Amino acid sequence: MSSSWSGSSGSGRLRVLVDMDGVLADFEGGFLRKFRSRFPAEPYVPLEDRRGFWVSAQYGLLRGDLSEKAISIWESQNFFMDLDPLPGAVEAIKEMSKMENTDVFLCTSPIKHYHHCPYEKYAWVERHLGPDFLAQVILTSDKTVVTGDLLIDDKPDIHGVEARPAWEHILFTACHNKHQDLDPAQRRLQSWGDDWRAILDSKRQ
Ligand SMILES: Cc1cn([C@H]2C[C@H](O)[C@@H](COP(=O)(O)O)O2)c(=O)[nH]c1=O
Ligand SMILES: [Mg+2]
Repeated sequence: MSSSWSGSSGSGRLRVLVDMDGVLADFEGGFLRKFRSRFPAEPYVPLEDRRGFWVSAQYGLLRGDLSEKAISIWESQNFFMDLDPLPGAVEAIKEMSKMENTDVFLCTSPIKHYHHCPYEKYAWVERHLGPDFLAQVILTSDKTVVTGDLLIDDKPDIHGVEARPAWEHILFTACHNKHQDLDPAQRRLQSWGDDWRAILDSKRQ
């Protein structure tokens, strides 16, 4: 690490913000499984046909009333708790958090229907990453106000009150964004099998 580099925190430590839904937890797979189980007679969107971040928007285009039915799935108890970890996610986060001069935070947006989601996001972290990670959870509907060097997130457009967030957004590839063209400067992480260590190292120099 260069001696003059101080990072977004000013401390010389690299601060990495990692999204949960679509990056650590398989939101899309969990949604489709529960949607088909609860509404077996309704049409659905196979994962290979997903386009655009908002599942609710694509289901609404399929048929008007399907948007509400989709929303009812992630508003249900145990939706967030039951999400499977994406391949390699747990191992990567555990390894990342043990790296020298590196602070990892889980930066995730809750849904406004708060009855289950915030609790279950914490419970998911405790179950899959362990109780020590609970202190690293940041629940926010506006990630632009959180300071970090990197934000690894599957949402292509992340906006909020801060027009110039401190972090570089690394787009985590998901079924809904893999066809999307990026700005030439934007970087992707294709999966947790991709070289995330090189992306972290690139920010330390
Ligand atoms: C696809 C989709 C997601 N949501 C909700 C579910 C999550 O709470 C957030 C996404 O959080 P992230 O931190 O950006 O991963 O959005 C939704 O309300 N509608 C949808 O279609
Ligand atoms: Mg996400």
